[in-house]
Amino acid sequence: MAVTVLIQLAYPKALSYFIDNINVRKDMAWFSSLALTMLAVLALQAVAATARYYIFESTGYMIVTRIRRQLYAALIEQPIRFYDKHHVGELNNRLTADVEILHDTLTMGMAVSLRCLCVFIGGVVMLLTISPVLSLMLVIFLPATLFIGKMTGKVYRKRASLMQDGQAECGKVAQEHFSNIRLVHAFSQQRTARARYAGATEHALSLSVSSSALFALFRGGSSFLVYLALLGTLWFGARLIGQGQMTVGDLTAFILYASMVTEAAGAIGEFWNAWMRTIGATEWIFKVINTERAQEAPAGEAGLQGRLAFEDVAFAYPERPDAPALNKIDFSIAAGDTIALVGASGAGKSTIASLILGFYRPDSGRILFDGVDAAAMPLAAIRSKLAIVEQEPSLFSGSIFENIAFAVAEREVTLDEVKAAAALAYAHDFISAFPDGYDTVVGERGAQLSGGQKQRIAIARALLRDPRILILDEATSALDSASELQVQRALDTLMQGRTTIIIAHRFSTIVKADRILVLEQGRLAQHGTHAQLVAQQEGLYFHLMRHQLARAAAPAAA
Ligand SMILES: Nc1ncnc2c1ncn2[C@@H]1O[C@H](COP(=O)(O)OP(=O)(O)OP(=O)(O)O)[C@@H](O)[C@H]1O
Repeated sequence: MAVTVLIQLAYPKALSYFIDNINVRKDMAWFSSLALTMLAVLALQAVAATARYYIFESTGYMIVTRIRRQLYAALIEQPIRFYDKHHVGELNNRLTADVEILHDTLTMGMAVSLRCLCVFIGGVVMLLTISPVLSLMLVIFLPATLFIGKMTGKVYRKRASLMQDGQAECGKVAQEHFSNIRLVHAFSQQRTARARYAGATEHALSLSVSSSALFALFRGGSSFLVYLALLGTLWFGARLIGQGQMTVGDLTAFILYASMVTEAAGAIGEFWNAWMRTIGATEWIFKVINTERAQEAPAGEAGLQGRLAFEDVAFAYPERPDAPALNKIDFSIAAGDTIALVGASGAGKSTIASLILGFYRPDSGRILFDGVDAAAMPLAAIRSKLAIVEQEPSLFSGSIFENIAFAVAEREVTLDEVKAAAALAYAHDFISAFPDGYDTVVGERGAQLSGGQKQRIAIARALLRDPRILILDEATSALDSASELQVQRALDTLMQGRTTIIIAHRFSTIVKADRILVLEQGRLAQHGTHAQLVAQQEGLYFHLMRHQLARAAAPAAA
């Protein structure tokens, strides 16, 4: 940078020397050698500029990648309640677009403004050396340009934050429709999707347009000041030449330095604005990165036996603090027992599972593992002994091996271990039948597998984890009977010797449970074995079972 700045500053002076000697020296060879020297110097400047761009650009990319990684690491560690508030599309947009803004400012903006600062200082020194009197002309205009830059910068900062929020909203709308694309098409909702996206982009656009107006005003205002300063210099300089206090070469050099200095001042002001815009746009990023996260003790060996108890647990979701999802829930399960959670939709079954998994903490009451309050245990230690098989198993777009090995985060898993788990989950045969075996790529969310296959892979994953406590969210959609049988056999293997909490929907599962908890609007309405509960003919369980049996009989009767 020093090389390019020095050459840039020397150029007007050389030109002045050149002009003032046109009439003195008539020697063409002298002019040619001077022109050649200047050419060599310009070539050197080009090389130095290339090196400068490369250094700034690549450093900018490195810094941005580091910030992006830090943001991702902070996001992935956020508690589940954070994800109740922030949409995936929004977060994706923050990770890409918001971080990218930093790159532009850090690279070109920083490089240009640093160079401009050096040119500005050097230029002012040169101006003072050529003509202190004429330099006074500029003193009036320069602070005005810098002042405009500072004032608009403040407004930019606020606007930039709003603009990024607007962009994040667009990302959220797009992602929502892309991830539900089948539903959008099935319900012919493309027009609504277009309208929603247009609405979001319209809002973002109006914010950007009003910022552009501000930017244009700043550019227009500062360029007017620059030309005014040059005009004044020319007028005053002409008078000085007339009075013999200045040569034509000096005035030429002065004007070149003056435009260099005013241009540099404008660029510094512009950079200031860009910097303010970047701070505004990235405020959210650094807030998330700097959020204090609970320091978890390493998982260690929890050595849980599998006893679990809820003591007077009450809980409301942070987004709905006035609507308790669970109220005074009290139960205990012996190690190795199976309990079924039943109740109408919205009764609180999944919420109990979420609390066991530590996604949320109870508002009051305690959850005990082997008699120890969960609040006093490291979450990672508890989770290392838990596994969940979801209703709609979540698979990643990688291979079957990766999806099963996902169960173990602490160490490398061998293919033999994965195969053993798959065999126990009755999944080995169908996996081996694929041409790529365990390397078969399953597609986004396992789209290239059948429902029963996905479930058996999820069961193999849980088996590999070897949990003491298992949470099963029973699938409501029925598989064909052959698939159903295989999944059921795999589940029976998985449940053997483990404490199991099943969010149960099927009669056959419910009756087999050691104990049944019947939930009603977040309260524990009844609990006991199937036999005990059906005996209470006024109870909710009897009513639910009657409905279930009637539903099961309906297709047969039809
Ligand atoms: N993330 C959330 N934020 C706010 N409220 C929620 C959230 N998840 C669930 N709820 C509310 O909490 C209550 C209990 O929901 P929960 O999902 O536990 O019911 P459920 O018994 O599992 O229902 P289903 O059988 O339909 O899955 C419901 O009123 C639901 O609307």
